[in-house]
Order: sequence, then C-alpha cells, then structure tokens
Amino acid sequence: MPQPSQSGEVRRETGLAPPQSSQARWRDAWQLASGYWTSPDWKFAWFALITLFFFQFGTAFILLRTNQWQRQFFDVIEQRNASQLVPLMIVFLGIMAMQVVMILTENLIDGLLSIRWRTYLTRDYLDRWMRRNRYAEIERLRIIDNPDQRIAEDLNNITSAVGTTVGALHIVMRLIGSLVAAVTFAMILLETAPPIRFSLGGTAISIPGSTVWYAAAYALVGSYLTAKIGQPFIRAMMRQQHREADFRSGLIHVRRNAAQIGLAGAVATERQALEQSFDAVRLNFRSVLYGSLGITAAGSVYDRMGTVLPLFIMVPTYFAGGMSFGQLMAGRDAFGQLGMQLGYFVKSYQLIGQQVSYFNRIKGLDDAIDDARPAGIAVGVGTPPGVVLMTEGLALHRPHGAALVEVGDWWVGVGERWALCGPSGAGKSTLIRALAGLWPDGRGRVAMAQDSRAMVVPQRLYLPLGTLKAAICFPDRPEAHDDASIAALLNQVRLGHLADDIHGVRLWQEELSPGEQQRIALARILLQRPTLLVLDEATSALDGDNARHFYECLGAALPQTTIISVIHDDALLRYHDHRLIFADGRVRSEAIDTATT
Ligand SMILES: Nc1ncnc2c1ncn2[C@@H]1O[C@H](COP(=O)(O)OP(=O)(O)OP(=O)(O)O)[C@@H](O)[C@H]1O
Repeated sequence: MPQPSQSGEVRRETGLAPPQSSQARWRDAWQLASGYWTSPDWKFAWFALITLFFFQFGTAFILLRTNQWQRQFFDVIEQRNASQLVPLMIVFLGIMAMQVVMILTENLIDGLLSIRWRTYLTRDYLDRWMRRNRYAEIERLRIIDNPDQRIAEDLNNITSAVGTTVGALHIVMRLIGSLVAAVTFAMILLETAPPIRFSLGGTAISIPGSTVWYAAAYALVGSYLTAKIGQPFIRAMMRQQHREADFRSGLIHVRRNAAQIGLAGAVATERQALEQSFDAVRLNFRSVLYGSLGITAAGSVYDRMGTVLPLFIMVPTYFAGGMSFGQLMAGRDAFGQLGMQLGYFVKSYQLIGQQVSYFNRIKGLDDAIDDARPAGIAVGVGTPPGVVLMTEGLALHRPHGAALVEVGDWWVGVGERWALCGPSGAGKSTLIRALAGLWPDGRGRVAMAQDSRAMVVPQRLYLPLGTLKAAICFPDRPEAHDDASIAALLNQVRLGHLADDIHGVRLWQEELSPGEQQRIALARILLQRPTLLVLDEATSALDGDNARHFYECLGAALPQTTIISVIHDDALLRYHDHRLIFADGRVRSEAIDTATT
C-alpha cells in the first residue's frame, strides 16, 4: 500500500492527498517563495520588490486624488459653476497620465521579475530533479505523477505576472496595495461620518466613524461568506489538475506507442481508456464550474450592494445638510473603495485557491526529490590489480524489499568476456543497473577499477533528438568527431546507406528499425572505445549473421576491452570466456571452453 509522503502527497494510484495543516502549508510556501531573494540575482530581486512595494502607495495616492477630484466635480455641478469645468478636466487628464505611466512601469517590472524568478526556480528544480539520478528513481518507483508538468507549468503559474494566471507575488502585492488604499479611504470616510450612537444599560455610547465601521463589517461578512462558498472550489481545482495531467500523459503514452497499439488491434480499447480518463476530467469540471459560479455570484452581489448601500447610509446626513453633494458622492466612492480593498480577498479567493494547489504540487515534487532512501548497495572505485569490476556480498532486492537474486562475490578480470545467462525475470538487467549505480535496492558493494572507462548499452538505445551524427556521437558533441570517420563507422556496422544522411534532423528513434538502432549502438561503442563494456541484450533485434558481426567487430576493434553481456542466444556464447548463470535466486559462474562452443 503506497504511503503518503511528508507533503501529504501520495503515489499516483491512490489519488489525492489528505489535506495538509495550514501552518505546514504556509511554511512550505514560504520556503519555496523566499529562496530567490537570497540567490545571486538578489540585487534585481530586491530592487523589483521594493519598487513594486512603493508602487502600491503610488496607486493608493492616485485613487485618493481621483476621489478628491470627484468631490470637487460634484460640488461644481451642485453649484452650477461652469467656469471650473475646464480646469477640472485638465486635472483629470494629469491624474490619468500619471496612472497610465505607473501601470506601464509596474507591468514592466512585474514581467521582468516574473521571468527571472521563474528562471531561478526552474534551474534549481532541474538541477535537483536530475541530480544523483533522482528523476529516474522517481519514475522507477512511480513516486509522483507528471513531474514535467510541475516544473514547466506549476512554477510558471506561481511566478507569473502577466497572462491568464496571476502569480503569488502579484497577489501579495495587491493585498499590500489594498491595505494601504483601505487605510486611505477609511480616513476620507472618517471626515464626514457621523458617530454611531446607542445606549447600553442606560449609558449613552458614541462610536465615531459610522460609515467606516459599516464598510469594514460589510467587507468582513462578504469575505467570510465567500471563503465558505469557495472551499469546495479549491478542492475541485486540485482534483482537476491531477485529472488533466493524467489525461495528457495518457495521450502522450498512446502517441509514443501508436504503432504497437495498431499492431495489437487495440485502438478501440485505448480509445475507450482515453475516453474514461477524459470522463474523469469532464465530471470533475462540473464541481469546478458550480464552485466558480458560487464564487462569481457572491462576488457580483457584493459589488452591486457596495454601490447603493453607502447612499442609503449617508443620504440622511445629506438631507439634514450635514454634507455637500460632492462629499456624498466622494463618500460613496470611498465606501466602495474601502469595501473593495478590504474585500480583495473576496475577489482573489479563486486566485489564492489556485496558488495553493500549485504550491502543493511543487511541494509534492520537493518531497519526491528529497525522499531519497539511503542506498543499500554501495558503489565505489578501487579494485585489486588485474580486476576491472568486483562485487562483494551483493544481493539485489525488488523496490519494496523482497529478495531478487543473491550475487555474492564476483570478480571480473581485465580483458575477460562474461555472458550473463538465465531465464527472463531472473535479475540480469537489474544486476547491470546495480553495476551502473542505478539500482540502490539490496545490500553489498560494487567496485570498479580506478582507471576504467565504462559504457553500458541497453537493449533499447536512447537516440537524442537531432541529427544522425549527434545520435552516433552521443554523449559527445557531434563537432567532436569528423564526418568522414562517422561515415566509415556506418560502413563498418553495415549502415553505409545512411552515410549521406548524417546531418538529417529526423525522429531517428522512430524511423530506424530496432536492429538498425542496435547497429548504431555498435558504432557508438567503436567510437567511444570503452575499457569496460556492459551489454544488455544489445543484439536481441539482430539476425544471427548481424549479431555475429556485432561481436566480431568488438573482438577485432577492442581486443583489450572487458565485456559483460546479457544474452539469450547460446550461439553467442563463443564470443565469451566465462558465464554467470542465474537460477533460483542465486548465480554461479563457470569458464567457457571456447574450443567447444
Ligand atoms: N522498476 C521496477 N519496479 C518494480 N519491479 C522491477 C522494476 N524493474 C525490474 N523489476 C522486477 O525485477 C525482476 C527482474 O527484472 P530484470 O529486468 O532484471 O530481469 P531479466 O533477468 O533481465 O529479464 P529479461 O531476461 O526478461 O530481460 C522482474 O520481476 C521485474 O519485474
């Protein structure tokens, strides 16, 4: 049964995680968000942060000036004073110009900060995800779903400033701006607000600033109700992201295996599986939709009420001659602004909910990266003279602890050629992974000679995107080798017909047959000239003649190279001098009499 990790995220097959405590959630979010401000880019980061912070005061100042302007404007109308209209219009244009300049500058800084922050986080996560083979380990154990989406999309959504998603910093800045503006408008309202008078137990009580209190109460009640209405929406959003990601990875899986699915006549089955996966998206979308409708309804009632409620509250004072028409209109604007700023939470509830789910998913990735268990199998360097590879007390386990095969002590001498034989599933490929340091489950030790240059060739070769030359030279850069030697190699491995195409950029992994890919592997080996070569069924797709040619090329070109190869075909035993036989969870070694094979 998969267990929840520290973040509460569980392995994908169990679905959504139980909710985290809000304290832990805030701590994790803080850790993720704060790193950039102490990174090498800290000067720009702080410059942008401080500038954006002060811009919030600038925005509040502009809102204040607009409010004062409204008051003057409506007073001029009440007094029918036409001569003041032109000067007021000029002031209005000035305020508007200031506002436009501020918005543009703020957007520019926001955008630059967003991409630099994202760059920092993306590099950090790529480093940590790929360091010490964590990315392969996460896939091998299927710890979390879609780490790619978390790095590409969730980090973008957290740091974003422009576009459809409003990022975390943007929301924080708007909250600060709202607070500053709320204080400013509370001061304006205080100017004209009559006190609230009532008697308590015979004592007359007077609280100054009635309108301010009404606006604050209005915003708090609105925020509370929206928070309540919004809770199911957040849960539905988190579910939606998981399901969207599953649907997308299903599509990618079908695309990658298109030919195999067609050959198996399984198009209808796969189509149905995709439909089911999309059904999960579709059904949950209803919850997202109904949740967002609830929030939208709450938001629009809140907005509408905010425009008339202050008039009903202040009109009695106006009728009693306690304020001018301009003050009434400016008071209504101030009430609306105060309510809007205090109630930013109302409007931003969806955004905060989305951010919480992005942070949670990134935290899940963090846990998966940091969740590295101590390796049971130690891999090191240093062997006795004449030994190129050795194991000591090596036992291989399955990922969840069950024993797979007991290898014990095994020494491979310089120049020896070992065949690893045994039934399917006995653990031959797992031993090779352990030798390469990619299988930590088990106990014992693997050591390699200090000066050895090892190369591991799996059954299915990895061909990077790009030219055929890049695929042959990999992991070297293509420029490291000249075209003529690559063409000669292609001839040597019986792929001479591709020699004119080495600069063609194509999907070589899809285009070349498995047997051709195994001959590309041979070309790579001849180019790299390793001192220790480990082959895992590297000729499984070749016909008998080409498989023999493969080993004969190795024998001729790399006579000193030590070779360990997993084989199923006894006809290839003649190219080896020892074999390691896997049977019943153990191994035994024996010498091969090459004269009789
Ligand atoms: N990532 C993994 N997660 C869980 N089990 C695994 C994983 N990789 C391998 N195994 C299991 O370990 C066992 C040994 O697999 P391995 O690939 O080493 O066998 P093999 O001897 O190379 O087989 P074959 O000859 O068919 O290639 C198998 O039962 C396999 O299911």
